[in-house]
Amino acid sequence: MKICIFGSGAIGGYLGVRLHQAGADVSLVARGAHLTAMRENGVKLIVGEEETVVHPRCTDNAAELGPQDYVIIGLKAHSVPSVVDAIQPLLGKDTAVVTAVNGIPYWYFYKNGGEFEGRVLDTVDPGGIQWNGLSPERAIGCVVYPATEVVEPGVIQHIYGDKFSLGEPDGSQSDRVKKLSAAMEAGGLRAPVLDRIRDEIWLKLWGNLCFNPISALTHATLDVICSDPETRAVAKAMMLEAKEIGDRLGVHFRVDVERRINGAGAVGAHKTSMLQDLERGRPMEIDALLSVVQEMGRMVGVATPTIDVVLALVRQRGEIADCYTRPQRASSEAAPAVAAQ
Ligand SMILES: NC(=O)C1=CN([C@@H]2O[C@H](COP(=O)(O)OP(=O)(O)OC[C@H]3O[C@@H](n4cnc5c(N)ncnc54)[C@H](OP(=O)(O)O)[C@@H]3O)[C@@H](O)[C@H]2O)C=CC1
Ligand SMILES: CC(C)(CO)C(=O)C(=O)O
Repeated sequence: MKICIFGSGAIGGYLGVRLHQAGADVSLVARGAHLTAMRENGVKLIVGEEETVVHPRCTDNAAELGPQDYVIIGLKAHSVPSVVDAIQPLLGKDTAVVTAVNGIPYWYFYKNGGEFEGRVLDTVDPGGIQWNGLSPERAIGCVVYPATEVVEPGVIQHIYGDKFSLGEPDGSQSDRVKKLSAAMEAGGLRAPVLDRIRDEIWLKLWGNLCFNPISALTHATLDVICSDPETRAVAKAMMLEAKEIGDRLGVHFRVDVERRINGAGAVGAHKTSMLQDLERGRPMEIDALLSVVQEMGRMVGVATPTIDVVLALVRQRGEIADCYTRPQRASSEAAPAVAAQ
């Protein structure tokens, strides 16, 4: 089984080590000092006291790898459009593209049915670059639960979790998704194949939507955001707006808001990825986690006053820190009327 992980940082590198250990023919696409270190010394994964070093193929040139059975995208959401051309040599007739990326993926409205079938989301896929270049037919959804970090070039520290939920956009138990799940499980991961992957995407997004920007604005860790009654109330208001949007799109939320917030608080004194990105001067994943929910709210006619306020603030925070560039708004589209809602 040939698997290329395009974007082999914290999550992609962790997946790469586990799939390599399972015997898959794994290639990692990376860049910079991290690539150099992985090429020279292998990829080191630290899990608790245990250190593993493996030596998969590592490159910054996907063209030298040829068509794959699976391309797993392990990039931050905002980086994906810029690599669509570079991914092309990896795509054969039957290559599946697995989106191991937080937030709403480009293929969301493929085989979802309903009035928005085939809709491209401007905030995550401006101009339909991913929809057209990767194509929704190839897509397998993936919800990433573990937390990992590149602690030095070539070295990935596992923090918690081992589950990567998988699912076809049409909910089928296809051979390709079952084979990928089996390979991941052979590597010691949990990889359930779900028939309603969008429900799981929303459950993860529910937390990222509010905790990530609140943490970027306040610099608080998850335990603090969830236990302070005022920030907890902001998070809850955002989540209830998102739930109404999800409900209208046919999403089933299997836990209630309080339980979801308590679950995040129990993670403890953890900095969200958006806060970590801000502190390190790296691009922030604002559009795939927040802007897209605002966009979907407008599609289904649900007002998002709290999301609008937090999005406006975190966008400005990101811009001032040089960690965010907002998507171009069509000149015909009015600015969000936050105060009027
Ligand atoms: N890390 C975590 O604990 C979790 C992450 N996620 C999600 O998983 C996704 C991946 O996150 P994460 O692994 O943390 O991100 P990382 O930044 O650690 O990994 C992405 C990697 O892709 C590399 N990259 C970017 N552009 C290119 C390119 N054009 N060519 C080659 N390599 C490239 C980056 O290099 P460079 O550093 O030079 O930009 C980086 O090494 C995100 O959506 C994130 O939200 C979800 C749950 C937990
Ligand atoms: C920590 C957590 C769970 C916050 O929602 C996360 O997924 C992130 O930091 O991106």
